[in-house]
Amino acid sequence: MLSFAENTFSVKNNMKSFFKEDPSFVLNTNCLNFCEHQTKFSVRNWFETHGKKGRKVPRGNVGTVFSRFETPSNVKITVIGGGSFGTAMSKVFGMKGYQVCLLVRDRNIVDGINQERRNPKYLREFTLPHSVFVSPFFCNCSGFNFMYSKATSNVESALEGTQLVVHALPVQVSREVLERVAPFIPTGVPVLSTSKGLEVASHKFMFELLQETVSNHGNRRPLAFLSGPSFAKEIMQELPTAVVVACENLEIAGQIAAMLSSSIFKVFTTTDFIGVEVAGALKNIIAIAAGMAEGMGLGMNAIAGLVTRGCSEMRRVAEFLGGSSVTLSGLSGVGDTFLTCFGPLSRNRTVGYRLGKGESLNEILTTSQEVAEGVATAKAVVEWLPAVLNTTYTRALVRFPILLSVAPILEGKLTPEEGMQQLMAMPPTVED
Ligand SMILES: NC(=O)C1=CN([C@@H]2O[C@H](COP(=O)(O)OP(=O)(O)OC[C@H]3O[C@@H](n4cnc5c(N)ncnc54)[C@H](O)[C@@H]3O)[C@@H](O)[C@H]2O)C=CC1
Ligand SMILES: O=C(CO)COP(=O)(O)O
Repeated sequence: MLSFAENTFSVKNNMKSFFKEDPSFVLNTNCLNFCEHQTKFSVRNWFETHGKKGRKVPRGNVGTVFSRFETPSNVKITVIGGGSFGTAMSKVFGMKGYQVCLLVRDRNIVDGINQERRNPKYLREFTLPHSVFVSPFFCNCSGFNFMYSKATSNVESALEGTQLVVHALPVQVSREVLERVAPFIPTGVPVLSTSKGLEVASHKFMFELLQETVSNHGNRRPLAFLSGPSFAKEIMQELPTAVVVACENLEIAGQIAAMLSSSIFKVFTTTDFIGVEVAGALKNIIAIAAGMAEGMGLGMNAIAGLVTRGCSEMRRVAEFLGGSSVTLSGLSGVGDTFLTCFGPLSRNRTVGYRLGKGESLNEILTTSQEVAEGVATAKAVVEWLPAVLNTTYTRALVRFPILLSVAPILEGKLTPEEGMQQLMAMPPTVED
């Protein structure tokens, strides 16, 4: 099976005479050239290349290379992560008819999906389309185990010929796994991340982490980021969902959007991956705070005020890093924040709610099997934000009281009540 770039290249050559004058054909060339043109991006050097005031969104064609030249059943997609969201993403692509290879570490999940078309551990009440499989025919992943990988060849075959890699693992385990799989991802194949948070050890966002693992040095590839209000369970229920895909190259974002889009899954695009990534990570902290306020019975006035001010803090961080306020008012910003702060399915909100009811973090974590990314991200943010602002925690707290108050509560240094009192005691300021 050919890689994304090879496929595009061969299709391009075959169709050359037919599409010479077709403007959308430019997209193929853009794809091929993307890796060469992709700049090295990181929060640290962002100001040098783009300045502090955000960035222009180039207006380009939104491409449909896959749907135009390929039938979905000929396109292989590899989804890394057999938790709730990996399962949901497999369903979205599988329903479109793509060949989806789900890479998971748990043997029971492999067997469950192969035998019953269900993930026995996550969202087990839902079946997966037949095009989602772990099969010796297409990819022999069944012996694959991330932790005790005896058979690297299974990773190799799972990624062989893949044309899109979707990453759906908790942020804190992502580096280890991505480093492991990176050598097997075909050249030029895009990686789409769905994970939301900051890595505690490095204080880095997923776009930096991906760049360091799967798109480093002479091995550049398009990196894209999916975010927005999208509970895995509601996707599995086939309820209407709208998300955004961010990629520095808008054409590639458009191609991925076209691959995902269906009558129940609406996908918008943007080049502002910084805004999308910052919002996706920070809204989880705000959701913990909102859940806490609810658990404490503080009333809707308090919760609405908290969420609104949380959005303002989130937007200021994003703008500081070069993201756009437009993104922050979009699906990945307020959209996902509303869902996570008010939606009963949110794991982050639930952690906050239980804290607000008086449980300890330890009790909460030992009794939940799914990841609440805000817990780790809150910790990373109290270390990272004052440092990046070149100030002390106490000074930064005045500007970002919500984002910086959650970690001390999670660590038991403040009670939820003391955290709330601290917020209310902040000096009055201009709203924005
Ligand atoms: N569940 C949801 O509704 C949504 C989740 N996300 C994001 O997707 C990411 C993944 O979340 P979920 O799938 O919900 O988490 P989850 O808790 O449902 O599943 C996590 C999966 O990661 C696997 N895993 C953990 N450590 C691993 C390791 N070292 N090696 C290999 N696999 C490992 C677990 O076995 C499990 O299958 C998170 O960043 C989350 O914020 C994004 C949108 C919605
Ligand atoms: O990000 C999400 C929905 O968009 C999921 O939020 P939780 O991780 O809080 O459940």
